[in-house]
Amino acid sequence: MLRKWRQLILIRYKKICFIMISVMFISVYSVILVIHVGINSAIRVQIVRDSDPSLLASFNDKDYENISLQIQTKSNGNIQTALRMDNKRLNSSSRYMTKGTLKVMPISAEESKETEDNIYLDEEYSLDDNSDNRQAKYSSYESSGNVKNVTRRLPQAIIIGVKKGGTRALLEYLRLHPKIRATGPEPHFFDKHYKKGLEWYRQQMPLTKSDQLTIEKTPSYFVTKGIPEKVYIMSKRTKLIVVVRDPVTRAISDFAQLVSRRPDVKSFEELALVDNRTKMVDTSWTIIKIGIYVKHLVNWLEYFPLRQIHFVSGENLIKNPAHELKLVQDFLGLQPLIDDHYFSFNSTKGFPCFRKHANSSKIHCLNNDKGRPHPIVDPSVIKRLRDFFRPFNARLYQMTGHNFGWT
Ligand SMILES: Nc1ncnc2c1ncn2[C@@H]1O[C@H](COP(=O)(O)OS(=O)(=O)O)[C@@H](OP(=O)(O)O)[C@H]1O
Repeated sequence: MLRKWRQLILIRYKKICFIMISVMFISVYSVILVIHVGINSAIRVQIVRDSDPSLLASFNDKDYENISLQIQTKSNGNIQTALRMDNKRLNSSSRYMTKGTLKVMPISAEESKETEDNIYLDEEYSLDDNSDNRQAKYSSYESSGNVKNVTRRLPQAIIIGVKKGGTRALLEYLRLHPKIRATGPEPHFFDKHYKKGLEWYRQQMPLTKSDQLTIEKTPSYFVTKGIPEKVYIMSKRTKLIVVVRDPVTRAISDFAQLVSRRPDVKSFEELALVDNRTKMVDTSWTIIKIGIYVKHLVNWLEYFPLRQIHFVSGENLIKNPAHELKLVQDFLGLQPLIDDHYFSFNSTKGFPCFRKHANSSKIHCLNNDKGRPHPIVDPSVIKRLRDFFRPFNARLYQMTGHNFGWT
C-alpha cells in the first residue's frame, strides 16, 4: 500500500516537473521572440502634436543603441526622407520634428553603408529643446490659418556648399530674417530626387508671402556634376551662396564626421596620401576632391555669372558672423536686419550662438554635431595637404577676387 502511494507521488512529481520545465521554456522563448521582434520591427513614434502641420515625434518605446534609421514623411502622396541617422543612440527623450505623416524605420546595414560613403547628411535637423521653440514658431505661421496670401515657391537662393563649411550656421542665421523662409532638412533635389520633378521640389519648400525669399541648403550641390545645368534650367536667376573654409580644416572636419559614424575607418593620414613613401595626395578621396573649390566653381561658371555666386568665409562666419551676414543680406537684396545684436560668442562651445530677436535674452546654439573635436593629424601630412591645395586656393582667390587667407 505504502509502495503504491510512493509510486503515485513520484509519477505526479514527474508530471509537475515536466509542466514547470515546459512553462519555463515557453517563457524564455517568448522573451527572446519579443526582443527579436522589437529590434527588427519598425520603431514606433508617438505623434505629440498632430493638429499642427509640423509633427513632433518622440521615441517613447525604449532606448536604442547604435541604430540606423530614417524618418520619412508623406505629403500629397510624395514620400520624402526627412531625416536619416546612422549609429545613433535614441532614447525616450530624443525628439524629432518633421512635416506630414511620419514613418520611422531602421535602415538595413547595406543601405547605411551607402550613406556613409556619401555623407551629405546634416544632423542639425534633429532638434534639441532650444530649437524646438524656433521650429514651433517657424511652423505656427503655416498652421495659423493665415494661408490666404502665401504659397510654396521654388528657392530663389540656394546655399550650394561646401560640406562642413558652416552651411547650417548660415542657414539658421538667415532664418532669423523676417523676409527669409528656409527649409529645415536638406532637400537634395538636384542630386537625389531630380526625377521627382520641380513640383515635388516646390512642395518641399515652406509657405512664403510674396515679399519673402525661399532658401534651401544642400552642400553636395557644389561638387556634384550636372547640377549647375539643372539649377539653370529651374531658373537662371537663382542666387547661389557658397560657404568656403580652409580645405585642409574642412577635410579634417569631414573626416571627424566620418569617424563618428564609422569608428573603424582607416586613419586620416592613410586615407589622405596614396602612400607614405611618395607622400602623394590621394585626389580620388572625396574628402580631398571637395576641397579643390576652384574646379567645382568652373563648372558653375559655365551656367552662372560670378556676380550671381556669393562666397562666405567659413572662418569669418565664426569670428564675425554679423559682418558675413551683412554681406549675404546685401547679396540677397534684403535690409541688413541681422546684425551684431543677434550674436553672442559662447566660449564653452567656441562658436557664436544667436538670439531669435535682437533684444531677446535667450541664446540658441547649434547642436553638438557642429563643432566636433577634430582628430590630431600628423603635421607633415597637414603640410603636404597645404602645399597641395595652395595653387588651387590661389586660383580661387584670383577668380573670385577674394583672398580667404588660407596659408
Ligand atoms: N555657430 C556655429 N556653431 C557650430 N558650428 C559652426 C558655427 N558656425 C560655423 N560652424 C562650423 O560649421 C561646421 C559644420 O559645417 P556645415 O554646417 O556646413 O556641415 S554640414 O555639411 O551641413 O554637415 C562646423 O565644423 P566642425 O567644427 O568641424 O564640426 C563648425 O566649424
